[in-house]
Amino acid sequence: MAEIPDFLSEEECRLVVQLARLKGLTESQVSVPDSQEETADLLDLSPEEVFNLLDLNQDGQLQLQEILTHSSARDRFWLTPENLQEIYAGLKDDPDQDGLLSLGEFKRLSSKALWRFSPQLGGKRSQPVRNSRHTWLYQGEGAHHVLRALRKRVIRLTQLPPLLVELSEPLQVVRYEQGGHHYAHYDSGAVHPEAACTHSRLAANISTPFETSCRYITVLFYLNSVEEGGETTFPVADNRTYEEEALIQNDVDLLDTRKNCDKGNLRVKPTQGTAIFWYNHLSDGKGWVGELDEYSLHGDCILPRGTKWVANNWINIDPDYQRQARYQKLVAQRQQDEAQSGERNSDEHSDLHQDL
Ligand SMILES: O=C(O)CCC(=O)C(=O)O
Ligand SMILES: [Fe+2]
Repeated sequence: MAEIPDFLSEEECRLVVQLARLKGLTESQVSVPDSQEETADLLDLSPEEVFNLLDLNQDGQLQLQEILTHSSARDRFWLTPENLQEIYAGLKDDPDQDGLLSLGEFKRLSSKALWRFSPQLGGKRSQPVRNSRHTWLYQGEGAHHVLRALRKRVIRLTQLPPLLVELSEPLQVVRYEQGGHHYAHYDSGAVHPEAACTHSRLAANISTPFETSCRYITVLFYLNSVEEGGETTFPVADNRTYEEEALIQNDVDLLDTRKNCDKGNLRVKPTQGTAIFWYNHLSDGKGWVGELDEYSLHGDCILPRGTKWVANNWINIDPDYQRQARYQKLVAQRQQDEAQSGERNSDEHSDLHQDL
């Protein structure tokens, strides 16, 4: 993780906040609708119970179809896409190669993997995992000059090919009010051949069962200074070894940024204009994006009072090189088509103009 003071001027910070306000912010938390409360109550589940829920035909085995059925949005509240990917991966590497997961196999898999990305699973579902509001600001051609300048600065900072940055997500501006927080999480998803990246899905095989955001780099801007709390926390930064089990021990849940921020390894205090950036993935050793870096786990500590404004620039890269290349080709093609039809339209307009 690197910290860069004065990446933005005071003026620029104010302007980004103003633009976000003008656009309007929406609730970030995907809340559980009342009708889902029953599902929420089921969340203190043992691996056996989860297994039973997944085992739709109740034959005591999990098969591929049952897992894929659960990749639908309906079940997102209690099984995250990452949970499903883990189970799916387990099924694919099935030790006895019968293409089925027995309860025993599932338990070995779920003892460490299943709960990993889901701090809300073991806890009280009524407490939101994230409490903030956000909006998106377009940074492409024709955007406000400050937003364009920011994008250009990010290109210089990351030293990535400009096109990769230009094709990435818009700027996400986030506002936390008193009590705001964001549980520890990964900005990107686990690399898995069956998972398409949201940004390059166009170029993926349609039958890919999972979708995940592929965010190689996070650049986080602090748009105001915060006196107390609201730090960005990296609970396992610099650990010599990474143990998922160590994240929750003796009732201390390091993922819970409302309670245990002081126990994390690294905290960054928000200072207006500062940018921090980090890689969410390791290198694959061949010059491309590799596995998710588990040390990139981070969150936002609870804000006891006041307001905190941040903005996220995520650089999207598909760990599947070919898919990223196909995606870029598709976008280029589309832009070319648009430019051509634009030319045609403007010809029509000029004819029309003459006629008039
Ligand atoms: O607000 C922060 O400090 C961290 C925000 C964050 O991690 C996110 O929005 O993904
Ligand atoms: Fe994040």
